[in-house]
Amino acid sequence: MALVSSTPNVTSKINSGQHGWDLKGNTPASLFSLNNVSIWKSRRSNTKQRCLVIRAVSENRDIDFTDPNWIKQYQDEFGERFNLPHLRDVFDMKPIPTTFSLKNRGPKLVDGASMPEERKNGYVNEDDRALLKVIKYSSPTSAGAECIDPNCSWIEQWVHRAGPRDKIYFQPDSVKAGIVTCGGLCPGLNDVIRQIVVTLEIYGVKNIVGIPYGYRGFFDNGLQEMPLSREVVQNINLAGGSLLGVSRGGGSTSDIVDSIQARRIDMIFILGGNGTHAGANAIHKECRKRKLKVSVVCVPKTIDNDILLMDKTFGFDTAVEEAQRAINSAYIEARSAYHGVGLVKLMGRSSGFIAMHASLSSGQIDICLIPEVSFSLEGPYGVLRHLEHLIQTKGSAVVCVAEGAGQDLLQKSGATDASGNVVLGDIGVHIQQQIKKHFKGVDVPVDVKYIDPTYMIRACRANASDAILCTVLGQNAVHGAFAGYSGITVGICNTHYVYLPIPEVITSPRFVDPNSRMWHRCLTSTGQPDFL
Ligand SMILES: Nc1ncnc2c1ncn2[C@@H]1O[C@H](COP(=O)(O)OP(=O)(O)OP(=O)(O)O)[C@@H](O)[C@H]1O
Ligand SMILES: O=P(O)(O)OC[C@H]1O[C@](O)(CO)[C@@H](O)[C@@H]1O
Ligand SMILES: [Mg+2]
Repeated sequence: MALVSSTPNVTSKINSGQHGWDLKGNTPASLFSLNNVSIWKSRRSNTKQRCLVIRAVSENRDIDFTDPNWIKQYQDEFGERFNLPHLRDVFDMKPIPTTFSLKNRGPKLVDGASMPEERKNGYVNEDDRALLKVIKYSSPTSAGAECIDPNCSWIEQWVHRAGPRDKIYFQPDSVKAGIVTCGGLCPGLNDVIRQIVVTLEIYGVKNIVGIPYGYRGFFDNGLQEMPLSREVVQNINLAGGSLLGVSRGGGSTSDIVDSIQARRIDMIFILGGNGTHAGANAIHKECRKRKLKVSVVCVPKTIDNDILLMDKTFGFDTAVEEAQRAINSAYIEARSAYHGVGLVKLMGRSSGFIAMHASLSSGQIDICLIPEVSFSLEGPYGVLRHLEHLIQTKGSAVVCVAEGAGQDLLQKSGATDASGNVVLGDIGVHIQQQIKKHFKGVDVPVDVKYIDPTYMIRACRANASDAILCTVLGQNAVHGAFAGYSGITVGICNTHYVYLPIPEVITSPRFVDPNSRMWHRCLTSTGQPDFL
């Protein structure tokens, strides 16, 4: 009995570089292709709709849930998908004992000396795994349920545990390691750079360089690589931004790999979001094609928190914290004005995590609008009518809108940025204008204060919790490279640190699930109705 056999196939646009994920489909359901796995998932449903998520194992083969072995087969295929690409797959390589000492407070080991016995425990075994999902849903109607079969059977999905291995695949003193930061800024970039450098040095790497201004640094001959050491990076975490600089757009994979080859780089650490990861995977594949022993390891960087499977990405916490200042100001302005409306627009191109968490955190928001949940401004159930009600009953209101929300209400310019990301219309300005127009129309005075903190929430140093996350991710990136993996990224899943194959985390951006407990909690906090 096949369950999801008739679902049509729509190919994800992640690899096109256009980033044009179809958030605006009029139907409540959309389908992505996830390698050999199809996910049918409702993302545009409002809170009244139940959103059922069903997974089928193959585009070409449906799961026969009457087969007593289907769970085993599913798990085997899952294991295959999450298997980490390794240099061993293409090269005949023998590992050597690690040079990464777990207790290196004493004097450094002299060349040729073997590691004392007491320093050999505490490494992560190659076969260690962490569970990707930890909730057993009893029904597809449970909040946030992700079910594989109609009974929502419990199926263990294991991913690789991150950390230092006791065997390594590179001789540290002959390694040249490169670090590059791509895409937009994010709090914590310098913390990650610092940890990568420090950890590489502990392994014994002496040749570490920074590639300036993202992928551009590989092909723009006017840009020089930057030598890095513990001394150079010692205090860089005290400031925001990226020591190396960032950029969007440009460059062919072939040119970038030419540059990696010419520079004799053995390990490249690539910090960036979805687009950067797509580029890194292409670099990894090109290195394999050319038989280059290069380890390509990513660290996901996005304040938007829109990378699949991860609890959170570094910089997100800090961005949410910074957003509190804007929300608090909007609240104070709104409360102090006669019929005041505070309006805050926060980043979040495709996903509303920053707006949702900032709203939850502040407790001052009456209306939170995110890209994943459609809304009308006009009409009896529209945002404007609800604002009227808030002004009448409370005397003021505060609205938080994610930049990617309500794009269907705006004219599309068709423009894209250097990386191919769609340039969004300004929903904040639009809502501000519509509020003024609406209240003028009903002859009610209103005082709208619009705050757009944009870059202020990301151009700052990481807060304490992000700094810790950056530290662990940076260290794990280095452990992953020395362990011989390539084409991987690091992350945190269910509070455990893991390695994941790049394609599995970039099939689409991660979205706020309108049927998740978190979105429902946000609605409980704001008290807003459905705006449809
Ligand atoms: N599909 C792709 N294949 C190869 N390279 C890509 C692809 N998409 C983007 N890139 C490259 O990756 C770099 C960063 O991409 P982008 O500007 O989209 O930022 P990002 O990594 O998604 O981070 P952010 O979260 O800030 O948007 C750019 O230099 C871009 O050219
Ligand atoms: O103006 P820039 O540097 O292109 O960055 C803006 C984008 O960066 C992001 O924060 C992603 O990092 C988006 O939310 C936002 O649209
Ligand atoms: Mg992007």
